[in-house]
Amino acid sequence: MKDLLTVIVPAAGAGRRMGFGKNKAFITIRDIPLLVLCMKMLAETGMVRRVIVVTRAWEITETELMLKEYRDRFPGLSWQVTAGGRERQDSVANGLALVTDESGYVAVHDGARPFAGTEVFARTFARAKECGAAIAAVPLKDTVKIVDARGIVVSTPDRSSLCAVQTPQIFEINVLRKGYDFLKEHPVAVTDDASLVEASGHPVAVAEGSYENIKVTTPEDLLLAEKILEKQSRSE
Ligand SMILES: Nc1ccn([C@@H]2O[C@H](COP(=O)(O)OP(=O)(O)OP(=O)(O)O)[C@@H](O)[C@H]2O)c(=O)n1
Ligand SMILES: C[C@](O)(CO)[C@H](O)COP(=O)(O)O
Repeated sequence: MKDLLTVIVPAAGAGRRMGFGKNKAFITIRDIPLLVLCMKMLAETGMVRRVIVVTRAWEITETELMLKEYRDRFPGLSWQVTAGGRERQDSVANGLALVTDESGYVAVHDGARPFAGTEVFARTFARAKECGAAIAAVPLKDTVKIVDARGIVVSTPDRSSLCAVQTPQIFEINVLRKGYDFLKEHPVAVTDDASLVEASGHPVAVAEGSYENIKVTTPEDLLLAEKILEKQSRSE
């Protein structure tokens, strides 16, 4: 059991940048809801024992009904649905509160990243077993600038030491708990879970992610998501 992951899937966002006025978990790509595609991908890794899906409190019933309706797409996966919070970090904290001690390792994986795939999970899990904490990431394709409030470039960081971070982010359970305990003592806004683990003083290893592991965020991502789904379905 220690070799299987408990996965917290934050899926309690508002989808503001998508602009459809609804949670992206319910947006469909080729008629399949995004959250269902994510569950299917998790089941296919063969590395997952349990999924804690975090959704908006008023969408718990709708989420449960949707997962029941599509459960044939992710056979063998057990899941539970719980309520999220105001920010992503609050949603993950709520999911983490349900993780039991026998879990060993916990992955946090965005509900909006349905294409991560088995290889990315395997690489990240392997690094987490070595270091206690690991994240998937890819090299940046663009140059990055630090820009001030007036829209003037302040500096250009060396791109060779930067990477674009994805999920999964996988942690030994007590390492992630320590990160979230740190948050209780030092309230701060973060954009990923590893930031809290870093702040608590634990090293975080980086594993090779994938450019297909997009976070479906803005409408243009839907076109790309369709293409990636088509490609991944062809190679099944
Ligand atoms: N309070 C929140 C905010 C976000 N998320 C989840 O965190 C993931 C990454 O967030 P993002 O892509 O930013 O989703 P949204 O918050 O829905 O998007 P936006 O910021 O455009 O509203 C998503 O699966 C989202 O549902 C969450 O569980 N709880
Ligand atoms: C966790 C994450 O997906 C890593 O890239 C990202 O930081 C989430 O950011 P969002 O603004 O909540 O989508």
